[in-house]
Amino acid sequence: MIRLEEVSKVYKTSTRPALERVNVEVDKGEFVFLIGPSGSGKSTFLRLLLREEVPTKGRVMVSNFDVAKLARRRVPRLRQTIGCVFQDFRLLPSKTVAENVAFALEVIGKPKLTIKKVVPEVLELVGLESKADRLPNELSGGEQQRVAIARAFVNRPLMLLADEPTGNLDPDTSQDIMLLLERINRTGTTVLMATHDHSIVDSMRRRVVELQLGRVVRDDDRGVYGVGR
Ligand SMILES: Nc1ncnc2c1ncn2[C@@H]1O[C@H](COP(=O)(O)OP(=O)(O)OP(=O)(O)O)[C@@H](O)[C@H]1O
Repeated sequence: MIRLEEVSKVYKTSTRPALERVNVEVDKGEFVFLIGPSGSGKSTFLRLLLREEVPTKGRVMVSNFDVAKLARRRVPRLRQTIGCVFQDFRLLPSKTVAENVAFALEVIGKPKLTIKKVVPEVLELVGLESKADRLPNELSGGEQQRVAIARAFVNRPLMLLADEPTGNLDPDTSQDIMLLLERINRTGTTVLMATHDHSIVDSMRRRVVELQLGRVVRDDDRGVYGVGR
């Protein structure tokens, strides 16, 4: 599903590599935490999968795409297989909950009838069917993140990338969001989540890939945030 082979990334304006000789393989249906201190390369890792950056060396494979070699016109096809969720939700403020989710399908040209059918289904999945007509600023942070997850998932992507999705949420709301991500994972969707949240990583006991200064320093099957805790 995801394979990084000897991947290094050096940004033009930077002296040290953001990623250095990274080898990671993630199978279909896995749930993986990507952890490490600020600046260790987590976001760079995710950006390489989306072809927002290309590696300086090495190869990035996402499903059957050799990401760095992909022709520019095929990049949208790659991105349609990947749903993204961010710390700051990134909803469109003037669109309702349902319109935010529908928009993700409109931009890829899905028929109106399909959109009408699947938007309520995915809003039900995230528990927001009663708030379909609200605007984002009428929702709590946790609800806004649910909308963002619904939007990321509505096209049934092969994988979900989440960059600090609980970073702006309190612990209880964060747990709810994790339950939702687990539910999405159980549908067969691969989930890769970058996080600093110790308690979430420790409570879930999923695979943990740890980066430090751009290198993979740990890859545990059922890991915790800190080693030996
Ligand atoms: N566009 C860029 N240009 C130059 N250097 C960059 C760029 N993006 C990231 N870097 C550098 O690459 C390194 C890794 O950054 P990255 O954002 O991937 O880390 P991170 O682990 O996601 O950090 P955080 O947890 O703070 O988001 C850092 O040294 C950062 O300064």
